Amino acid sequence: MQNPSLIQIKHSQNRQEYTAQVVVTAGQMRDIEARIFAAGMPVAALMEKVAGLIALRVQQLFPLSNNLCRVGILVGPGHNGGDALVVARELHFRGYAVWIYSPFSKLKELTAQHLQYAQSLGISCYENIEQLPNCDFLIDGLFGFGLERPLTDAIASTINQFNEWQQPIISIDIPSGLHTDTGEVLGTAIRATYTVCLGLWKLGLLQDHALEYVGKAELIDFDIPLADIEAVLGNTPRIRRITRKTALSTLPLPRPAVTHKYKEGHLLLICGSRRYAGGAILTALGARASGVGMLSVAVPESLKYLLVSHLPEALIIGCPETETGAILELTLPENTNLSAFSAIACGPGLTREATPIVQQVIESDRTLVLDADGLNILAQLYTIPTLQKRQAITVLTPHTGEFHRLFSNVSDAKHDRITAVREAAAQSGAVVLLKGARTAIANSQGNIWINPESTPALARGGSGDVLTGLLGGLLAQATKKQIPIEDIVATAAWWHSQAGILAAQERTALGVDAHTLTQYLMPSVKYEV
Ligand SMILES: NC(=O)C1=CN([C@@H]2O[C@H](COP(=O)(O)OP(=O)(O)OC[C@H]3O[C@@H](n4cnc5c(N)ncnc54)[C@H](OP(=O)(O)O)[C@@H]3O)[C@@H](O)[C@H]2O)[C@@H](O)CC1
Ligand SMILES: Nc1ncnc2c1ncn2[C@@H]1O[C@H](COP(=O)(O)OP(=O)(O)O)[C@@H](O)[C@H]1O
Ligand SMILES: [K+]
Repeated sequence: MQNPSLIQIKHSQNRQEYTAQVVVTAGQMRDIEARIFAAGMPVAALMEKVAGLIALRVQQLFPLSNNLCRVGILVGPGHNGGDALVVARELHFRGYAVWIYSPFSKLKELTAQHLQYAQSLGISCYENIEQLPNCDFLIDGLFGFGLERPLTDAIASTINQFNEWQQPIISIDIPSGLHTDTGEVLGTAIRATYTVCLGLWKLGLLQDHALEYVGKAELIDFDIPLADIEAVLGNTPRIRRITRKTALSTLPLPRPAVTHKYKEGHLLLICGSRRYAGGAILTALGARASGVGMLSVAVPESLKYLLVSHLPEALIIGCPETETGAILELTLPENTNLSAFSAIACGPGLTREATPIVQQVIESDRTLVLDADGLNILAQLYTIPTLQKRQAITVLTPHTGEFHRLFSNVSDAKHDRITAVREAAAQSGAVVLLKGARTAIANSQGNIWINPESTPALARGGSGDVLTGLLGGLLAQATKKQIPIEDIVATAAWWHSQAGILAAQERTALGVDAHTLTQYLMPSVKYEV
């Protein structure tokens, strides 16, 4: 029989991994919460449990022993405010000097009770921000996932004042003022130093425009029964965060002992022009780091020896070129057609002169990654009708500008990137990777991965080319495996970011040029697998 404690450990590890992946909207969280309450959990007991965990975490982040003992607690009218009041009470009993700022006259019943009890303990409570003394840090319990209307008037200007103060702020669940799903600022919002997200990750915390408000985000698990999560989200949640574990699980490792280079994937890259020679090198170096068995790179003839000098192991195909140095015609080695490759990645540095080449690869029956000029040309050819003719898998990797050119009729990605990428994938049938600080990937069935960790060090010319090569190489190695394509795309996005993070740690955010990035791809996973 298995040792019960081992089963427990396994269970808790699985739970941790599961909750690290799941992402919910406010509506889903409300439905999950309703099931817990309907099953008999008293609302007050859940608040007590959750806020107790928040109070413990606050004590770790701001220990009394560091003389960080003066805390201001910002209390809103709903249960986010109730959580904050329980934290206030706990910190008061632990020896912190606590001041409550509670500007609302109408509070939910449970919140009002906690306020009354806190006052009965002698904790000072103020309605005006000016009365609040200078604190070491603040806890923001103004609004959580119940906020739907924009903040205006007095509360909006108070939040602006808090933001001007220098104290660190811990936001409970979500920085007050952010929309729980879109991450948009509803009037104004708290700029948090830390956000302690409760129970399950809220979608808004993973939207690009929320990042400057969220600070360092972490999840506080309060034992929501998995059955309740699954009842609301289904067996496989539609929106998930990429984790180290999910990413590493799709890597083509271990490599079988008996294999040969063509069994480990043959990627064809089509990239570069006389004007953009570097893009071809970076794409190929990204592909090299994927471990792909064979790498062929089609470039204009005049770039051939430049590529050979950087990638002696690759087969460089020099193609006839236009007067301005773009690929004129794809000349594959004798007896080879596009179907000979496991996958094709096309676009970086091509220029728009290469339209016939892009048309040719779209017509092929191979898994195809389109990036950069490959995407601009696709947009000119009309994205949806052109892709509808494809039988094979297509992966598009636009940044926001390319995305708008490709999908001018879908929702605005600036407003809600997740909805936009989901619509784009549904309309086009492609797997779409929308680049950004929090890159999002969708397939046509509405499954979404979000890359939750990255670095602005990657906001630099050429880093997208590296991703294209890496992704192409991983796809080429996965053709015979039963891994969903979007999972491999997610792995590429995660790996690319992890390399950026490692490089930035060692070299600062200024030291991560795209060539350096390619050299950090291997070290960023080598101790993991
Ligand atoms: N789910 C869980 O499992 C758990 C949830 N928990 C906690 O509950 C939180 C959700 O609580 P919640 O539903 O009470 O909503 P919350 O975010 O506090 O605010 C809504 C209040 O704001 C008001 N209001 C709205 N807009 C406004 C405006 N512009 N200006 C002024 N007022 C405005 C609105 O008033 P009304 O719309 O009625 O006028 C309402 O009173 C959640 O984030 C977490 O912290 C934990 O305790 C336990 C586990
Ligand atoms: N602020 C940021 N934080 C994290 N990653 C970023 C940020 N800005 C850009 N990136 C990443 O850098 C890459 C840039 O790609 P792209 O815009 O195509 O650049 P290029 O065409 O110059 O190669 C993408 O993978 C994107 O997700
Ligand atoms: K909050």
